[in-house]
Amino acid sequence: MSKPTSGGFEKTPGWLDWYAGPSKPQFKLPPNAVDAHCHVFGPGAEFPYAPERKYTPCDASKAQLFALRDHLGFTKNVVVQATCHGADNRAMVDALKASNGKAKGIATVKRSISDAELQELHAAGVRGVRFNFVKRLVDFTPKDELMEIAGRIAKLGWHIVIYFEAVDLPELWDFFTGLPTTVVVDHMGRPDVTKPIDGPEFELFLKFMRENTNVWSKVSCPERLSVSGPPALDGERNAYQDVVPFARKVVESFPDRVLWGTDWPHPNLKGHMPDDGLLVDFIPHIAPTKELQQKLLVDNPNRLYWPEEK
Ligand SMILES: O=C(O)c1cc(C(=O)O)oc(=O)c1
Repeated sequence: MSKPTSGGFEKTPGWLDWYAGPSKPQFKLPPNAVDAHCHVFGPGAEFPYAPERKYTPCDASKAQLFALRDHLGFTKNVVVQATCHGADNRAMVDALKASNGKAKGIATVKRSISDAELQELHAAGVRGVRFNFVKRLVDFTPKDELMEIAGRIAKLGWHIVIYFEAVDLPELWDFFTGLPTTVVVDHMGRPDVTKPIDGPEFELFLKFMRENTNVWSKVSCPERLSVSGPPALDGERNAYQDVVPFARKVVESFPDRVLWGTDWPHPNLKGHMPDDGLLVDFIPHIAPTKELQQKLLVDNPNRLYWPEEK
């Protein structure tokens, strides 16, 4: 059954709703595992979608996110501001406040944000900002504005999450390497997995991580990057085989600087919507040892987002 978009909003045509009734993963997540990339959408009636948004999703509430967390076996979430909410962080902050300390957040802010507002976000559990360079998702923000924001949030001990397409890395290289704090790349910088893993495009991404030890990567979103699948549906526990070598290379090369997240509720997927339980079963394919799994799912995200628990 189609999921609602409340508040009088109308879903983007062709929008795929998140998967209802995901399976139980076979892979047992270690204690204190973090889903380090997920979103909430609205609900639109309570937290309206931003006028400048490029898509209108179905609602995906905090309660639904927390239910998924518990079902899959995660302990915590990092809720990343979705572009459909623009720089209005209320839905994300509301989720953090309701989480009992089990969620931290990544915000989107404008240069006009006051220090007091930044402090309020910090108190709610925000620990970073997101800079988005994916043209189908956002309008361009001038780099001097982003650099000014970077300088301000670095003083709070926050980091910067960047989302971009692999082909744009050369043009963005100088800006990224000039950022004054930890930088976390969304979805491995979206490699084209039909290109060779040892070709110039992916090699540039590895060089970016090798030469800049403040750069981390989320090895997430095989469902977005995969071309030949098979999709995580119908009991398939060997999904997205074309993405495995890329993600595994990043995990094995930089075991202390990788994170994993479901990307629930999976905005803008066109072909299929994955079963999130089967998506969790993708993890041991890219982090094949207990030690790598512990770093990816527990040690790294807790070090970055819950350092106070050490
Ligand atoms: O590739 C995407 O469409 C996408 C969109 C968003 C967002 O709209 O915030 O976030 C993601 O992590 C991925």
